[in-house]
Amino acid sequence: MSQALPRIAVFGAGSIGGYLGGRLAPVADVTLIGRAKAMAVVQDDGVSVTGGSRPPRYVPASALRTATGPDAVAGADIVLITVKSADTVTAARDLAPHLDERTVVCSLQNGLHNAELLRAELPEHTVLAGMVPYNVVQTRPGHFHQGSEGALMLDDVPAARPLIATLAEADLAVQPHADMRGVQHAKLLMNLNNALNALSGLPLRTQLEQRSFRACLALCQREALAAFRAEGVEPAKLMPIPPALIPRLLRFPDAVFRRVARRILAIDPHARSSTWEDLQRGRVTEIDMLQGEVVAMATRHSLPAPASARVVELVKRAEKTPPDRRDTWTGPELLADLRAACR
Ligand SMILES: NC(=O)C1=CN([C@@H]2O[C@H](COP(=O)(O)OP(=O)(O)OC[C@H]3O[C@@H](n4cnc5c(N)ncnc54)[C@H](OP(=O)(O)O)[C@@H]3O)[C@@H](O)[C@H]2O)C=CC1
Ligand SMILES: CC(C)(CO)C(=O)C(=O)O
Repeated sequence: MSQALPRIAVFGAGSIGGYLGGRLAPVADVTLIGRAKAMAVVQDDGVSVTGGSRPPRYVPASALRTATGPDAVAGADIVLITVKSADTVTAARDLAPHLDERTVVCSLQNGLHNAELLRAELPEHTVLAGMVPYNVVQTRPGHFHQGSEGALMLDDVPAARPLIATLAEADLAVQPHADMRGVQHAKLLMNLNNALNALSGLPLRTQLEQRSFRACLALCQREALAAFRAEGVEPAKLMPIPPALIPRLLRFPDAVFRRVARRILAIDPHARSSTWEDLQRGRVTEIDMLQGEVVAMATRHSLPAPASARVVELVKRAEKTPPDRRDTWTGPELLADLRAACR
């Protein structure tokens, strides 16, 4: 007798949700929950997933369900939360009346507090913290491209095992981790580049190949590392070198950096950060949960974080400017600006 497939609902079928839903569809009963316009495209044309060192996959509309309302999570074994951080609390409140008691909820968002916010809103449920290390861009409606590598990370608890097994069956690299708080802080260090990438207007790889942009990132990371220390949080080691040494690595000359940091530069030449994608689409970004989080943490401990504060200001200004009137920054310009803020 064949076993029933796990029922997985993806709440917020944008870049990450659409990609993971598409990759999971062959091994799970997937429901994508997203905006009406996006779901109409999936109903007509299905989903295509590319990248991530795997063959491209086309998932016909008949191989997954689509929905636009939170009631579609009823009966799900697992709900993946893939809305932007600002939408987490509303999502939890909308989902609460429709979740079965046994349903496991998993945040796959960036930022430090999403799992915590979900736990506060859904006290009856097991909520897992997850982390997506790689980049996904929706290249056109219904087409999701993974532009860099890495393994998903999830809380190392028994309730995570069915999800870990399903992800692994879908050939998605996944690692349980005992310290997801440390992982989230380490991911925040990486995500401090999101805004710099968006301000540069360049693909991630081209931007990170430039020492001046990396020096901007190093400034922000140093402020974050000082704030983490004051907060008593040890960021997890997600790369071969410890997080505290990454700012030093970032400042290496370009030729040396290209040689020693191959893994950081192993990014699809067209990949961009999710903050770039937000600005491009005229949406509010997650900057308050990125550099904004560093400023808040530093302030709590009476530490300075002028570079991070300036990046927040620049991104908020960009949010208010239409894409065709928005200036992009060269690396030397941005570095001079952030250094001036630090004086
Ligand atoms: N993209 C990436 O490369 C990575 C992203 N992440 C993180 O993953 C999370 C998701 O990011 P990403 O996939 O890029 O975001 P997207 O904006 O592409 O996807 C979220 C989708 O959810 C939709 N949505 C929001 N609220 C609802 C609702 N109530 N009902 C139905 N649909 C809803 C949004 O619609 P609308 O826009 O209309 O609100 C949007 O289409 C973020 O925290 C991000 O930082 C992590 C690693 C990499
Ligand atoms: C993968 C990474 C770090 C950069 O694209 C990201 O998390 C994002 O774009 O939000």
